[in-house]
Amino acid sequence: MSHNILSIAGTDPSGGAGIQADLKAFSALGGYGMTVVTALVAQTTTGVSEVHDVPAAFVRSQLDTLLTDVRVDAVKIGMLSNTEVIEVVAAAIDAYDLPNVVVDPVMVAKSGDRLLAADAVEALRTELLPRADLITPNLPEAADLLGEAEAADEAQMRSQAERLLALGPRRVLLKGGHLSGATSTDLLLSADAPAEVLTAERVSTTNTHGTGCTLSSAVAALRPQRPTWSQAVREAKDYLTEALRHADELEVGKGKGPVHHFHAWWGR
Ligand SMILES: Nc1ncnc2c1ncn2[C@@H]1O[C@H](COP(=O)(O)OP(=O)(O)OP(=O)(O)O)[C@@H](O)[C@H]1O
Ligand SMILES: Cc1ncc(CO)c(N)n1
Repeated sequence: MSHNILSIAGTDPSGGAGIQADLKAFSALGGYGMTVVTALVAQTTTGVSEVHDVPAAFVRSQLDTLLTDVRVDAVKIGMLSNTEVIEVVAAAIDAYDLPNVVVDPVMVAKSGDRLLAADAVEALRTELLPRADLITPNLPEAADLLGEAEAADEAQMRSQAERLLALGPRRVLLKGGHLSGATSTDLLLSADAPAEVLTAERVSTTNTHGTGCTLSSAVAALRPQRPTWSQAVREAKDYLTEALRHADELEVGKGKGPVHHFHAWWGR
């Protein structure tokens, strides 16, 4: 049986993050990829130069047009830009009863540029988080969602993940990529299963553009093919680590380059 995986996100012309990265991860992991674009972003490996928001009414039009025709088996939600788009996406999750909703609460690009309006964080917290089966914040996003300082170690990550779970998502994957050390450790917390610590070797590479997009998309692609969220998340992290290991084979741009999707899959 084939699985249809939808990405609702912004674009990256350099192909390393956003919708382009999502499609690569879906394909590499055996999903059939589909997209609803929320924002056109002029960005590359060195940063963002301009963002052109898609009007919320047209985001709704894309969703309605697609979802009245095609069955969706999992959804990855990335950059949403503003409150109006968040409201449209939240309404679509309800109206079409979308399954396996993975929310990557994208706020700021690795380059430091904002991808979500500061006044939209509240809508993300109240409208989208409670509708998510899994949220995948990095440490700055977790801090912003909770109105707290950034976690500085695993113990603080654990208590922040618990407070994020209390905001309503069924599960939280808190990503520790922004800490330093020999490993890159994430925490998976859920209301109905024991907490899990996911540790991977920290790959020495500057090609870290789109790691978050890749991980959340890999989880969405794998979830319909695996019996549990835990299995989908663990395999997605292995996939990302493999894609990071082969990232230096790519020659893309002068800044933080992308990870290598296809090699990661065929190399397994
Ligand atoms: N150098 C690295 N080696 C191995 N794993 C890494 C490395 N950097 C990040 N990761 C892993 O990549 C995933 C994404 O982590 P991170 O916290 O960097 O996400 P992010 O900031 O949302 O990424 P982006 O904004 O670029 O999409 C996590 O599973 C993290 O542990
Ligand atoms: C469109 C888009 N989504 C997410 C990120 C996060 O890295 C990015 N840089 N661009």
